[in-house]
Amino acid sequence: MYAIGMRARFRRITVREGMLFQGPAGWAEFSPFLDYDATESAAWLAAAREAADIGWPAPIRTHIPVNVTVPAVGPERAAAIVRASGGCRTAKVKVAEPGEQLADDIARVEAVRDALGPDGRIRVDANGGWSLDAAHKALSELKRFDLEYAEQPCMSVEDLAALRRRTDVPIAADESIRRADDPYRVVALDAADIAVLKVQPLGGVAACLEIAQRIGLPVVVSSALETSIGIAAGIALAAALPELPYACGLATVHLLAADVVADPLLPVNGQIEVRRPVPDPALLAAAAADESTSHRWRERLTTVEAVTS
Ligand SMILES: O=C(O)CCC(=O)C1=CC=C[C@@H](O)[C@@H]1C(=O)O
Ligand SMILES: [Mg+2]
Repeated sequence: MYAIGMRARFRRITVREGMLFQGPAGWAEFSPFLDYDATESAAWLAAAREAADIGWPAPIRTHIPVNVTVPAVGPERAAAIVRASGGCRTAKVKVAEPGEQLADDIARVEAVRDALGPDGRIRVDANGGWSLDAAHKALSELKRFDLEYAEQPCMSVEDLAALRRRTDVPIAADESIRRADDPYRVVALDAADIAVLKVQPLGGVAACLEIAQRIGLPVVVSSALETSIGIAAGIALAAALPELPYACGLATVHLLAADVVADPLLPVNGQIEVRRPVPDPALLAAAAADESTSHRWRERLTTVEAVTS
């Protein structure tokens, strides 16, 4: 069990927790967010079991282009994060943070554009935080910074579809795929241009490859804020996809204050190498959760196992 602080608050999280275990195929991470119940966490466990017991398909590429992820921080900090990103030429900027205003988003995106220069790419992620009208207004302002796409601007698939008809900024679906009963509704309603796939929430690398094939949209692989053990599964998916037209959201290890491997999956020249690191015993010990947290995770695993068996 690990508990690692976040460098900046992200998704209202300040400490990231999870379990790491080893099986015949290698190391696995099981780290559903704390607000996810046993039913929703079942896919996360399936992904961990695949990593430990089965393994992943052979890669068809050696390096994965990635975006730097910019949390809802002030403009100076946002620019500094981009400059320290390991050469990323694409940035994903969090917007529509609860308690903030459109002016905060504009200032953050402007600072990122200045730091990246005119030929860098910028995408924004609202995590469904805008109403249809607020999204339309925000995108008409933010598009002057030249947006590659807007990820989950509104929560419902209906609103994504309606917004897509009102804006020329491409729309990416994230929560509408990973937290939906039917991930293919975005296609039925013509609601998105791009599908964001995350390995743990969607039940593993093989499950994601199947979704990618059936959904028929360009795919961006993104992380669920894991240690390098969990990120390796996202890298394996990105390495196995037949097409990879966009940078992936897998450069998130630096959002954590520490990692459990000595050679973290971080970008060099904007790319992460395709490989599968193993935990370093000393770093694993340093990241170990206290006894009550560990106990909570053992109980959680038992509850999730009960709904999966
Ligand atoms: O896609 C990225 O650049 C990094 C990953 C990322 O943004 C996320 C990871 C996990 C939970 C989410 O709130 C968030 C997202 O919405 O995409
Ligand atoms: Mg997202």
